[in-house]
Amino acid sequence: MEKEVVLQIENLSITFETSSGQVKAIRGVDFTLYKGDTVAIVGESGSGKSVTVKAIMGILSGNETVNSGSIAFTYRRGEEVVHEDLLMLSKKEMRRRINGKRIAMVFQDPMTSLNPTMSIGAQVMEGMTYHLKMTKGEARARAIELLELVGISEPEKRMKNYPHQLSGGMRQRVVIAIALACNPEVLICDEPTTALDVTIQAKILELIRDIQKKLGISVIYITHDLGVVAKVADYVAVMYAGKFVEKGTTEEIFYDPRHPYTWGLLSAMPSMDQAEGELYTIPGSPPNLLNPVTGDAFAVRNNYALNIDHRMEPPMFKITDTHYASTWLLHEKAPRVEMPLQLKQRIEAMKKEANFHG
Ligand SMILES: Nc1ncnc2c1ncn2[C@@H]1O[C@H](COP(=O)(O)OP(=O)(O)OP(=O)(O)O)[C@@H](O)[C@H]1O
Repeated sequence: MEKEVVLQIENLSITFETSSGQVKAIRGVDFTLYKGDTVAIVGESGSGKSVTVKAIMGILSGNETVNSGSIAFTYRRGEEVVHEDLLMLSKKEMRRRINGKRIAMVFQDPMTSLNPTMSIGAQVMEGMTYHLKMTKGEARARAIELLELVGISEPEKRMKNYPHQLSGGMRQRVVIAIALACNPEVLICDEPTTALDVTIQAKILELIRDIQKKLGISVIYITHDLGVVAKVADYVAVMYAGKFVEKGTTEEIFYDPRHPYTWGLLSAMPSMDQAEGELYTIPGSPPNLLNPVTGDAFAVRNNYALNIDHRMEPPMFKITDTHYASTWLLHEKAPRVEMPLQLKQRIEAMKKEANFHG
């Protein structure tokens, strides 16, 4: 069966005007999200993950210029199938029709998304009375259901609580309930567990996964933690210096990575069996996007860089129908280069554990 496309970003380029010059934050991004899938966007700090999702939500800061591209969003309005380019909507239209209604977001720190002066019940109900025009009674009944769905016990009692009366994990559950209130097509999670301790993290990840399956919504997950990716994602898109450099199913990215940057990320992933201090870090740091990028932006940090990497930007090479990578190493005339031996061994060990979500 043909999968339905929910979001399709094509050739998106975004620059920011700053006092030090123009920051080329997003440099030609293509990205497809299908109905019911979870895609994780991974990459180091500054790679453009947040700018990409802020562009989808229409919440960029105002000093940006969209130089090219489109963000096509497909959704149902009753029986009708609607296609819209989100970049063509005003901020007001985004707030009224899309943001928080059809595309909802869960941020890193629940305290910044919750209003400390409002009961959690009122906050869960707010979107339903505003966007869905529900009566107070209807919204209340649905809010109780939602709190139950996200694993909050005695939801009727909890409705009256204020955010400070809940633990961090419980607050993030409330934020998820708010995000789900208007039955969004897309849920965007921006590092939703980094502010929480490890055991709570695992529970929240599981919750998001369960809800995604139950409701069949599409999820975009932003993180720099590959351990999280393995637990939640069907697909992974690896971002570097404002571009996607490798995309594939979670299995393809973890078991058969092709871009040296992905090799670096996987090698740098902490694992249980590793003694402290042994952990690999990718040498150098990401380029300053105030300066123009020539060739492959990762070349200067890449031990496997070819001459051409310093001069010409690699295209996306196709490996399978779902797996693509942008590295000259995949060119038919490139020398044969294998991933580092240590990573190979690591992958073999991961395969034995095979601890991907089921
Ligand atoms: N409003 C802005 N004005 C100027 N530059 C910006 C602005 N917002 C983002 N940038 C720049 O755009 C680039 C991409 O930033 P972005 O926040 O998307 O990275 P990220 O991958 O989400 O990182 P992190 O994991 O730290 O959130 C960075 O170089 C950042 O400094």
